[in-house]
Amino acid sequence: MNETILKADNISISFGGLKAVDSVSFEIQKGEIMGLIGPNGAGKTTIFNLITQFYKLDEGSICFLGNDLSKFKPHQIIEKGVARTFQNVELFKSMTVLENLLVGQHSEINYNIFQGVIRTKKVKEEEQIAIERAMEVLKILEIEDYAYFYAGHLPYGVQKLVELGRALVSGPKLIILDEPAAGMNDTETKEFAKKIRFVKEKFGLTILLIEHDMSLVMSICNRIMVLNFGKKIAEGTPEEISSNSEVIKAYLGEEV
Ligand SMILES: Nc1ncnc2c1ncn2[C@@H]1O[C@H](COP(=O)(O)OP(=O)(O)OP(=O)(O)O)[C@@H](O)[C@H]1O
Repeated sequence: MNETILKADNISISFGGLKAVDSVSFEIQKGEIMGLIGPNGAGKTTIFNLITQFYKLDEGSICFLGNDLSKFKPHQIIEKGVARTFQNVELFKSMTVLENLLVGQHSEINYNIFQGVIRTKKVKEEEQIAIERAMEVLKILEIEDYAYFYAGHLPYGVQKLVELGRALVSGPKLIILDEPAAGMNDTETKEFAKKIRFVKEKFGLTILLIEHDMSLVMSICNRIMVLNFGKKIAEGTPEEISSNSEVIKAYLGEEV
């Protein structure tokens, strides 16, 4: 049975005179991989920024597992169970891979500042658990050998996986990925697709994915939503979307 995990109802936002997202509604079902596609400037990343509250809605609502997300600040969204990666990798480049994942667990570690200063036994135990959890995620992503490497020194494809790992260690229910395969070659993209499917099952995740690589979108998404000029123009299975005339028209002149 379908269970709605996120529901966006008539959401809109404008920048100056430009309606970047225009009365868009959609639902994401628990356990699915939903693709969000559309030509450049269609409003995809803006939708991510609205979900994560980097931008505030002009109109409409976004409800995640019964929570009205507009009541929360961006740093609280991760505590509610929504984690994201960014279009351009945003890691702490002068920190190690492991340290980057420990930052990702910030919301999971429960101690106050005074305990932190005197480093009680409880603090040390919680830190140890956090390290073990981070190492487990690195192992699952098959990048544990890089744990003590500086993130900024790693190949781009590996950095993308580290960013995914950082999102995973926060224990999300919904993970939103902004162009995860950008900059990857064909082989890396295929490997990445396998990993996405694997971690989805392993962690019981739901995924919302922006991606320009159509072979990746078509191979891993259960459903796809298409935006053009801020409006939703189509939604359906990969087969339905690839034969939808309005979608083909929107992409004319663009590489599909
Ligand atoms: N903070 C902002 N201020 C002004 N305009 C913005 C802002 N954020 C987004 N926009 C505009 O909103 C529109 C949608 O942008 P958005 O980044 O969501 O598109 P996109 O579909 O993610 O595109 P791409 O595939 O190129 O990343 C664009 O015209 C963009 O310039």
